[in-house]
Amino acid sequence: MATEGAETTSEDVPVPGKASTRFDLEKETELRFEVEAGEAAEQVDLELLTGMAEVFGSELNRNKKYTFGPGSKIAVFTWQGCSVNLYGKPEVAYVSKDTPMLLYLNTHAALEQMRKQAERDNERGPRVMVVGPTDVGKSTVCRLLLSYAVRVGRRPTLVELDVGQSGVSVPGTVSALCIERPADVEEGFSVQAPLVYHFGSTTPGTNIKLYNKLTSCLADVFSQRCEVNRKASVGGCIINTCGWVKGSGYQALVHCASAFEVDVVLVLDHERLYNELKRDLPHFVRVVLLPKSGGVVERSKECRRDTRDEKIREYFYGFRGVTFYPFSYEVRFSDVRIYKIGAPSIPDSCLPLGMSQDDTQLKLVPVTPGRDLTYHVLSVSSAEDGEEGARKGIVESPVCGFIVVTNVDTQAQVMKVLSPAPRPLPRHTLLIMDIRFMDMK
Ligand SMILES: Nc1ncnc2c1ncn2[C@@H]1O[C@H](COP(=O)(O)OP(=O)(O)OP(=O)(O)O)[C@@H](O)[C@H]1O
Repeated sequence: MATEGAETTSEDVPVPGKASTRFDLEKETELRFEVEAGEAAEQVDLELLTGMAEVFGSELNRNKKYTFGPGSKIAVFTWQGCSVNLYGKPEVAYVSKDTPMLLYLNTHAALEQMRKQAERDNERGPRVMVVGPTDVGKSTVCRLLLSYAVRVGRRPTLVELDVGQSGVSVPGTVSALCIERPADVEEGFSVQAPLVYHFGSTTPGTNIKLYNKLTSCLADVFSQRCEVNRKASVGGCIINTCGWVKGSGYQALVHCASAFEVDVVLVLDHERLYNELKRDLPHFVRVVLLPKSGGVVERSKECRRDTRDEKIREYFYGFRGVTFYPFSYEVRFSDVRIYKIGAPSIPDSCLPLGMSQDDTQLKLVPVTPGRDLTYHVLSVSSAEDGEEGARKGIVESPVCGFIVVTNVDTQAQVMKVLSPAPRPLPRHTLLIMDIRFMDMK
C-alpha cells in the first residue's frame, strides 16, 4: 500500500482482526482510499482522531467510526491538518497534496456572494450547471457545493439529470431534491420527498426529445417553487448532468441551460466543451473551467451496472439492504395500464402526413403484459386514473414510486410485483423502463 505519512498501529483496533493504519495529514491534503469491489469484500472503517476533516464537503465527527462498503471511493480532506485511522484493508490508500479543493472552495465563495447579492436586491440566487465528460467528478462537485451551501444556512436544490447514475432516485429518472442538511458521510443526501420523472433508460440518447421535455418540466416546477419560497429562490440550484457532451448530448446541455436560465456553468476538465459553451450560451452566463481532482476514479461498465443495481436495491431495501421491508403481491392485468414512452423510429417517408419523428418520441405506446415484462422496473405514474386522465399529460406527470415485475402468469392474467408499499397500487398507470432488476434477496 503506497502511503505517505502512514503509520501502522495495533492499539486502536475496534474489531478483532481488523488491522488499523494511521494517517497524519498536513493541512490542505487529502487521504484517498478505495474499498475493494465485490460482495465478499471487507468493509473499511474510518475514524477521525485529531483535528478536523471532511468527506466531499461533510464534516467528520471525532472518534466516530464511519463504514464504507465494497466499491467505495473516498477522499478525506483537511483544511487545517488532522490524523485519521483506517480499519481494514483498503484496495488503495494514499495521501495527496495536489487537490483542486481550494478552487472548489473559491467557487462556493463566489456562489455565496451571488446569494448575498440576490438577498439584497430581492432577486433569485445562482442556478449552476455542472458539466463534463464521464468520470471527472461532476456528482462529487455537486455534492460538495450543496453541502457547503447548506452549511452556511442556504437551502439549495439539487437537480439530477444523470439518468445513468442518479444520486437521488433509481436509474432511468430525472429528479429534483431540496437540500436541507449536508450529505451524510456514508449515505449521501437524505432523500425525502424528491420530485421524480420517468425517463425509462440509462442514456439520454434513447429518447432525446423526452429527455429535453423532462428537463423543461423540472425547470418549470423549480421556477414555480422559487416564486413561492424565498429561501429556495435565494439558494438557487446545482444541476448535475450526464457525461455525454457531443452531438445531441451537447444540445441537451444547451437546452438545459436555457430551460433553467442558468447563471453559471462549471465545466470540469474539458477545454473544448468550455469553448463551445462560451460561444453558444448568452454572454451573461458565466462559464468557468475547473480542473478535475486527480482522485476521481474511472469506473468500468460493470462498476456502473453494479452501482445502478445497488441504487434499485436501496430503493426497496434501504441503505445497506436493512432498513425497509418491501412487499410482494399479485396485480391483475385488467387492473393496470402499462405504457412505454416513445414509439420505435420509422423512416420519415413512412410517417403519416404532417407528423414528425419528434411526435413519435413522446407517444404513449400501450404494452400488452407478457413474460418479457419479468424483471422490468415500472414507474407508477401519478397521473389521474381513467383512460383519458391517464393519457393526458402522463409524460409530464411525476412518478409516485416504482415496482419490479418478478413473475408473469399469462394464463391467470396476473403478474407478481415487488413493491415498497402493501397493496393496492396507489395509481394504475405504469410506465415500463428498459432497466431490469433481479431481486436476489
Ligand atoms: N478526490 C477524490 N478522491 C477519491 N475518490 C474520488 C474523489 N473525487 C471523486 N471520487 C470518486 O470518484 C468516483 C467518480 O466520481 P463522480 O461520480 O463524482 O464522477 P462523475 O463525473 O459524476 O461520473 P459520471 O460519469 O457517472 O457522471 C466516485 O466514486 C467518487 O466517490
